[in-house]
Amino acid sequence: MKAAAGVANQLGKPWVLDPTAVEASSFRLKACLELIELKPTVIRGNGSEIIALSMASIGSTKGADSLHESSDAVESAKSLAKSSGSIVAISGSVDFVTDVQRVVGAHNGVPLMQKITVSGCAATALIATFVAIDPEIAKSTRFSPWLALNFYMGNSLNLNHSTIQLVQNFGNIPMVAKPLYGILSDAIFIGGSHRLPCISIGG
Ligand SMILES: Nc1ncnc2c1ncn2[C@@H]1O[C@H](COP(=O)(O)OP(=O)(O)O)[C@@H](O)[C@H]1O
Ligand SMILES: Cc1ncsc1CCOP(=O)(O)O
Repeated sequence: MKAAAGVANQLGKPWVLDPTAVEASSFRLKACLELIELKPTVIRGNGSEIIALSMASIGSTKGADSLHESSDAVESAKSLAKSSGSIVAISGSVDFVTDVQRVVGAHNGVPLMQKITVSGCAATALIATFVAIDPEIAKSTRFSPWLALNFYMGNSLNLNHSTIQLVQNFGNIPMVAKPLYGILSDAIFIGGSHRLPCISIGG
């Protein structure tokens, strides 16, 4: 793991640390602390894992599952983000992500997920996929229009997940259908022009 992290660093590639059950033994804790020295781009753990890493101490354990609510680990996550320089994500009933200055929470999990082994690992793999495409993504606001709208629709308008998905898909239609307008407006001029209507309709 250390060799892989070292090569990733040499090549300037982002990598993600998943400290599975780090609170369960001093062997695991030592290994994870040594990996943190190698500057992971993101650390993703459940509440108990983030608290143990932040305090650099082992504690009571439920194996790979958490004994803590993710909200109990927010301060620990901020302090870990500060000491490590990594973005820290805590999974749980609310998924939190912090870079010290900001804390963002997502309320889109379902309780059944905590009973499925490796749903946390799957979250880590997805994070790795995103940072591999754009290492700045954890810090950037590139996806923020839909992200913010999704939180608004879920938390303030109380829309359920499938309705949010429908709104998002319909909202994307003008953009997705742009090539169609392009072909149509190349063939049919509106008001004597073809690019202008295409840009106005396709946005
Ligand atoms: N109590 C919960 N309520 C709703 N969603 C949850 C809950 N616990 C976990 N989840 C979901 O499951 C995902 C995996 O988190 P978690 O179970 O904390 O990981 P781990 O397997 O590392 O303990 C979270 O990102 C979240 O979406
Ligand atoms: C790697 C691995 N192998 C068996 S359980 C486990 C960890 C499960 O982790 P999580 O439930 O945190 O995703």
